[in-house]
Amino acid sequence: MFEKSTWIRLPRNVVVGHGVLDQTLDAVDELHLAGRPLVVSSPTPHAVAGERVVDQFEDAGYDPAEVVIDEASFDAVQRVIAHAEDVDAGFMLGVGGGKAIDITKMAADDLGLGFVSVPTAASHDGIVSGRGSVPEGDTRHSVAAEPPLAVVADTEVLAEAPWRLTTAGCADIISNYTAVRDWELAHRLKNVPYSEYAGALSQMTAEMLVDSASSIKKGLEESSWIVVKALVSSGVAMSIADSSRPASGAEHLFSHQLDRIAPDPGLHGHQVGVGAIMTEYLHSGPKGRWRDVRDALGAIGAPTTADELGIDDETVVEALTTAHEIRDRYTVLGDGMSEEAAIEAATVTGVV
Ligand SMILES: NC(=O)C1=CN([C@@H]2O[C@H](COP(=O)(O)OP(=O)(O)OC[C@H]3O[C@@H](n4cnc5c(N)ncnc54)[C@H](OP(=O)(O)O)[C@@H]3O)[C@@H](O)[C@H]2O)C=CC1
Ligand SMILES: O=C(CO)COP(=O)(O)O
Ligand SMILES: [Zn+2]
Repeated sequence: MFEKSTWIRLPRNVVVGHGVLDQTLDAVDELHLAGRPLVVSSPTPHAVAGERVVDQFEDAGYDPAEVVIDEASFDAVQRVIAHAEDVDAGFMLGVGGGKAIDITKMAADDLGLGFVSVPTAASHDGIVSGRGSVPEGDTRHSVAAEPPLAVVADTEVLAEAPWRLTTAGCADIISNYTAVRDWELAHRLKNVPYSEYAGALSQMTAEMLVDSASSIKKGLEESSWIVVKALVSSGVAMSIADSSRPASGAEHLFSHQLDRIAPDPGLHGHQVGVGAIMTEYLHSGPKGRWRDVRDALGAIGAPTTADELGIDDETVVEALTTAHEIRDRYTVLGDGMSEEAAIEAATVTGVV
């Protein structure tokens, strides 16, 4: 008897466009959620958009509560859970970058509350995913979390955010190329479950973004539109896979390790982009497609070298040789790179 089953949890409303932040209330009303909204954000997103969202709910007689977090950590999740219980929240809105959205979806999952994602930056593909990514000591957890019931992505807000946040989002998408390669490798070598649909969607998303690279320009609101659609699509791939595998391979392990060891870590997307240049080299060799990855990143103005990331050469090599320890996820890094091989990969690709 055929006994397999699968649950794919996707948002019901994805609202993208100029000024749609002011439709957050409508997007929520349409979901028939009950009770008091809790708006979770971090400092800048709170000022940029969080207060406007709170005002909308206040004007509609909802009695909204709000909380501002400043880090992505399990402690922050616990603080938000405690606050939500104190104010007797009925549902939650995460307003911000990856940090605020991850914390909100994890707290909502714990409390069994509905969650609405309101990105203020097109900087990461966790906008739609049902995954949370949080460091703890020497490891980085990718945990199941509440996927959003709705996403409200205002391209006016996204376009006004610093441009580097948008290039970080592009790089997070471009890194899907190597993430899918790692996933396929793990499937072949370790029998890790693989979804053809999620793999194909993730790869197609990266290809479409690269094909649109010439339309992604600073000062053009249309760029935010292109990037946010790609971020949504990549998040959907993660939801189909019920794993971050379609969008997170060795290049993400490299970035998570940089977050631990670099004195001043860069943006998530920028780090995974530089990681992807080197892991593409590891997959396909000196004549392989690592130049295409580098050129695609360069075309949208994302960093392609350690210097541009603001880290020194030794840190790159240390992150490469220890990245496999971040979590139990088989990738092209295998059971770890030797220092010589890491120096070679970083040098040939021009990262150092
Ligand atoms: N769950 C998932 O599937 C995924 C999760 N992630 C996670 O997301 C995080 C990375 O996301 P990222 O957005 O780069 O990180 P942050 O949320 O830290 O945002 C980056 C910076 O941008 C600022 N910011 C956000 N919006 C605006 C705006 N409109 N104007 C000005 N500044 C703004 C933030 O301000 P402030 O400092 O005030 O917050 C912060 O300084 C990582 O923790 C990563 O692991 C990434 C991809 C997928
Ligand atoms: O950043 C992600 C996808 O872009 C997912 O994060 P993890 O590497 O923590 O699973
Ligand atoms: Zn990522």
